[in-house]
Amino acid sequence: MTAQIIDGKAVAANVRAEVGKAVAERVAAGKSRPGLATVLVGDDPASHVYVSSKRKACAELGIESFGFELPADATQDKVEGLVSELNADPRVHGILVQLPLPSHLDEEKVLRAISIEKDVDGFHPINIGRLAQKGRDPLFVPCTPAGSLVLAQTVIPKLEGCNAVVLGRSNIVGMPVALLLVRANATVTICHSRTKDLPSVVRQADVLIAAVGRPNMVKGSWVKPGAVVIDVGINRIEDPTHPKGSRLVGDVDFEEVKEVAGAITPVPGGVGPMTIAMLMQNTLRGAELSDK
Ligand SMILES: NC(=O)C1=CN([C@@H]2O[C@H](COP(=O)(O)OP(=O)(O)OC[C@H]3O[C@@H](n4cnc5c(N)ncnc54)[C@H](OP(=O)(O)O)[C@@H]3O)[C@@H](O)[C@H]2O)C=CC1
Ligand SMILES: Nc1nc(=O)c2c([nH]1)NC[C@@H]1CN(c3ccc(C(=O)N[C@@H](CCC(=O)O)C(=O)O)cc3)C=[N+]21
Repeated sequence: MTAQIIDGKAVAANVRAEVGKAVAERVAAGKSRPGLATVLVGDDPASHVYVSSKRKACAELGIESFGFELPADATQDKVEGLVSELNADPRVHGILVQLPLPSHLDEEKVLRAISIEKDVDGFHPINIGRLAQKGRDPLFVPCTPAGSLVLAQTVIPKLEGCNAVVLGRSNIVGMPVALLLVRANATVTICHSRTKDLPSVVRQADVLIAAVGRPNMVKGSWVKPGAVVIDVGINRIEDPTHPKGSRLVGDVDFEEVKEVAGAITPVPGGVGPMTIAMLMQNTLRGAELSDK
């Protein structure tokens, strides 16, 4: 039997519709219109595409967006100066600094400069620290990890007690998604480039989250029959049969794994659209935090 395909686009559209409704209601009630500031340093074409789709989503939901572009050689002071101005700007309820930053910049210092009340990416060390602590709650949860859990929970609403395996331990996906799974009372294994016998570890998973950045790495034979597979990977590969000469694939070999898994997210149309929807939700939350 082939797997249920989890429609990330549809789930994301529902989340966006709810956010749009809440935005309209708060504006009608005389409260501030939510605003998102995006900061893009340098001219990476993929980053441009992501930032413009985030700003387009804002426009559709009545969220104001403010785009800032700095040259690739912008200094640390320049970037932190812009962040300070945005911290002080009452029209801005969320600040997103697109990652990765050019290598001469200190990423941690930039993220630390963002006011935690406007940290809609959830990457400020205080928000991440709270995510990692029992009995503490971050003000914002990182978007891709949050969206990945929402998609898994469309199939398994209660993750409690299930064996979850996370492939990858990055600051922006692997580690925070593992922390969220622990908070949902799953039993979590985190794998990385030093993990021994990856296929046999992955085979234990009732829920598998793949975030390695390796096209089609997870094979059908690695997956437990019936498992829920969330593919975070976004990899562009050459494909001469495709009109553009290339196409997007995930970290999971979709054709093989869909014959084994119980449910699977596609790429595109899976976690990507959810990332943007969760960012919209976090921006609304940023506006709500500013009400008091
Ligand atoms: N859908 C979305 O919204 C988003 C998608 N992405 C995508 O998700 C993927 C992961 O992104 P990101 O976390 O930033 O990537 P990183 O490169 O920062 O991290 C990759 C992780 O995978 C591990 N890894 C790499 N190769 C292997 C291997 N052969 N075997 C086992 N583990 C391995 C690395 O291990 P180690 O730590 O040992 O080096 C590392 O922990 C990418 O495809 C990216 O494009 C990212 C963000 C958002
Ligand atoms: N501070 C910061 N926050 C981020 O959230 C962040 C970041 N930096 N740096 C880069 C990654 C990547 N990321 C994606 C968002 C949407 C899609 C997305 O919408 N993907 C579509 C396809 C898009 C296409 O066709 O190119 C899909 O999967 O269906 C993908 C990837 C956010 N990231």
